[in-house]
Amino acid sequence: MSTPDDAPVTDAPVTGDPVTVRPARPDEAPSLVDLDDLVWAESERLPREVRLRSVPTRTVLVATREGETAGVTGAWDVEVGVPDGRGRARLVPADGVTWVGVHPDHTRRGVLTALIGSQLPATREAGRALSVLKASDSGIYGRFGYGTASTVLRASFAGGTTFAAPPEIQELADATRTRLQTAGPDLAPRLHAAWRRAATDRAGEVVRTEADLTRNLTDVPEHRGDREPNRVLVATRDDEVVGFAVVRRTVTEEGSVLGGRADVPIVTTADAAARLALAQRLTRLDLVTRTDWWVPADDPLVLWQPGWPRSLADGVVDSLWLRLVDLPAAVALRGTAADLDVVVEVADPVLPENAGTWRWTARSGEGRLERSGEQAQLSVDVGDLASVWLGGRSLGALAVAGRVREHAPGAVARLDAALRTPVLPAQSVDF
Ligand SMILES: CC(=O)SCCNC(=O)CCNC(=O)[C@H](O)C(C)(C)COP(=O)(O)OP(=O)(O)OC[C@H]1O[C@@H](n2cnc3c(N)ncnc32)[C@H](O)[C@@H]1OP(=O)(O)O
Repeated sequence: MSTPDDAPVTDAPVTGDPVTVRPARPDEAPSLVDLDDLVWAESERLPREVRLRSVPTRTVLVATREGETAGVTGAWDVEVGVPDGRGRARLVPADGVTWVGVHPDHTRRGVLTALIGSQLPATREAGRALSVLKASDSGIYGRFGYGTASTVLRASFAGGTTFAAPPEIQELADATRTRLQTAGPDLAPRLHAAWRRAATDRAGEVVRTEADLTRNLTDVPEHRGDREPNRVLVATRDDEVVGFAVVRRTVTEEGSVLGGRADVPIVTTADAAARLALAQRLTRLDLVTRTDWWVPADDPLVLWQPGWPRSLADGVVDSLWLRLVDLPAAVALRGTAADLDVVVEVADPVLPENAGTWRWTARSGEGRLERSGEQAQLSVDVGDLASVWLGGRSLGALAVAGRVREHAPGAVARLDAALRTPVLPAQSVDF
């Protein structure tokens, strides 16, 4: 990527107006905060220094000919859990895209397109195979080759909910100690290490750096609204942290009746028993009648309810969006559940390095992608491939929908078998 000073002037994709796409300079952070406030209709509740601390370190902006900032995007350093081929996940470095915003006077002129056209090659040049994000709207990122890699449902557990876990898991949960503490930066190193361990339990987790977790745990009074400061419910077994949940309670009064809600913005656990221990504590807090958190549809907490409780969930939404930025590198990083030898044609209009025909092989759980001159056995779009990468969807389902085309019988089933995961992917934090 070019530096702020040598950035070339290009044409905006839609209007053809001359614009500059370049990394932001550190001294531009205040104007980026102003832009972000304008884009998100922020009420300026937060002190300036808190807002300035939230500007990502790697930020790209589009400047107009007049020097006005028309749009911005940033990236955090994160780790993402990809399937290891043996039913668990391994953490790999990725760009966590954030802070995407275009000045209201400049929308629908290709500013975002220009930003992403600069950011994705930079991610690739930096040696990162994957880019991930949480989208404000599900219609934005598909055109740039991102796919919906995980979906979650908002589970609302009533106070006193019982979880029908088998006795051995209940026993382990009983042996798990939980402690409710006020969140603070002092907890971050221990929780960060536990988060990285827990993230290998299932694919799809996005682990932030310890510095970013510290920021998440640091209480900002202006963030609270009518809620209490951040608390952390920490689960330990034999002195080791096996999970934690960040929780915020809001106690309300209806007439003379006190009720309350607990929101759980972060929850991560190393195993089902730790999850049960946290859930049993969170649904038995005095003054709390409802606990809300986002879970995958096959979460043990859901499967321990009789049937599919309609009261539990108010809908399934897209969660993590994934972009395969460097396809051969991404294949090498992801474990496979079966040996494989298939020729795949990939369409990628945004990053042509990924496009074309590849021979995809896998032996002993490790995959490899090489250029091929052979006839493709199946054709897939890079975003659709991303949507099956973490195990949230099958290629077979996409083939039924006509999005994947099979040219040799059995090719889709063979690739599905290699990419299979026993559980759905999930992510426990927003970023
Ligand atoms: C990871 C994150 O940070 S998610 C946060 C994203 N930011 C926001 O939602 C803040 C408010 N919105 C905005 O700032 C802007 O409208 C953005 C960033 C969503 C889009 O920026 P723009 O510069 O208008 O996008 P751009 O002009 O490059 O549009 C590219 C295409 O995406 C489409 N598009 C843009 N936004 C949306 C949307 N919300 N829903 C559906 N399609 C969209 C455009 O119509 C265009 O399609 P076309 O090429 O077929 O005409």
